[in-house]
Amino acid sequence: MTHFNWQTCYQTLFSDLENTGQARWAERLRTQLKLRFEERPHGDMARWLNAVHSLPEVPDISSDLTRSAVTLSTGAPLSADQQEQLESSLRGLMPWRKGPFDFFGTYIDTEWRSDWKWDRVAPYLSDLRGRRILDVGCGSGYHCWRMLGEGAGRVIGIDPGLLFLFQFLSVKRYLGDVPVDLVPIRMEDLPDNLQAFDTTFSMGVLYHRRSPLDHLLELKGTLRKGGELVLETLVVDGPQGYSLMPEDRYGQMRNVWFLPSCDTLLRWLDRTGFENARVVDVTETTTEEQRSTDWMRFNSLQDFLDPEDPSKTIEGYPGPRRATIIAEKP
Ligand SMILES: Nc1ncnc2c1ncn2[C@@H]1O[C@H](C[S@+](CC[C@H]([NH3+])C(=O)[O-])CC(=O)[O-])[C@@H](O)[C@H]1O
Repeated sequence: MTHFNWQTCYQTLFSDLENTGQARWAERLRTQLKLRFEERPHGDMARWLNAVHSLPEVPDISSDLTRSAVTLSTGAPLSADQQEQLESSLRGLMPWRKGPFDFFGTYIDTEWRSDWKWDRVAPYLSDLRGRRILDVGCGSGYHCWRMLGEGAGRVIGIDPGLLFLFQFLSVKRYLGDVPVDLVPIRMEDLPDNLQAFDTTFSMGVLYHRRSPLDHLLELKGTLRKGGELVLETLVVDGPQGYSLMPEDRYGQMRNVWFLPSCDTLLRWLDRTGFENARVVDVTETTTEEQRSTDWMRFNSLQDFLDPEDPSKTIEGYPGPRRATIIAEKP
């Protein structure tokens, strides 16, 4: 298998953790990553690595992380050969779900318009400049790049999906040693009570957790006193106390456990010790926001809704609606 030097990949992160009083976390991460990359490597890892390694060298790179597509540009236009190589490497990392991205003019139209979510959330965030940020369930890291674009001091994204890591590295490879890392671990793999972050994001994760209150407590443990939680999750209509637990799948997704009403979610946040929790946005997910594209050719939301009544999922539950809540750790 093509060798992946994870120690080099995470060198800056490890020193950053060691220099900020998190040496024990760095040690634990080393053990987890060794297991992930060396002892139990994913069957497709060699292919994905090959794709990242075959991305063309490009001189004179600049980036714009404030636009809807995370954009890489070059002062020296790519030759036809380079363009072909770029496209073929990026296609090797399909399916692309979270984006969009623009690699030197090659536009990756991802399954999700993740920029729409960012536009809904961003106006309500405390100024991100200089902040240490954790993005739990970060996918390809699209939002991590947008956070850097807003001036974040340090961003750590975590997501167990390994393909997402290689999509992330295909961007980072061109940006050099920027203070953004994606670590392929789950929330449950973080040490308890890190108290290391100014802002923690959990977007699209809560409904995947069998124990949502424990997820909220884990998120609180990642924050310093006064730190900000940004929580985005699927919600349903209903009074305080109500939540929907699907019988099996929800919109064809496995592992969906609790879809609370907004009032229930506020109560959960209150009971888990957050303060000043407020719903800043509620939006239906449409088939414009989540759809199959040339870069994600599998089924998408349209196929997961009831063809007779698209306000319902194929299983007959209320269609996807997402709320964003912001709260502080006292
Ligand atoms: N236990 C876990 N710990 C960490 N990550 C997890 C866990 N379980 C699942 N995930 C990860 O959470 C992400 C949820 S997607 C939201 C992406 C982005 N945040 C977005 O808001 O666009 C939403 C969706 O597509 O359902 C996936 O990438 C999982 O691998």
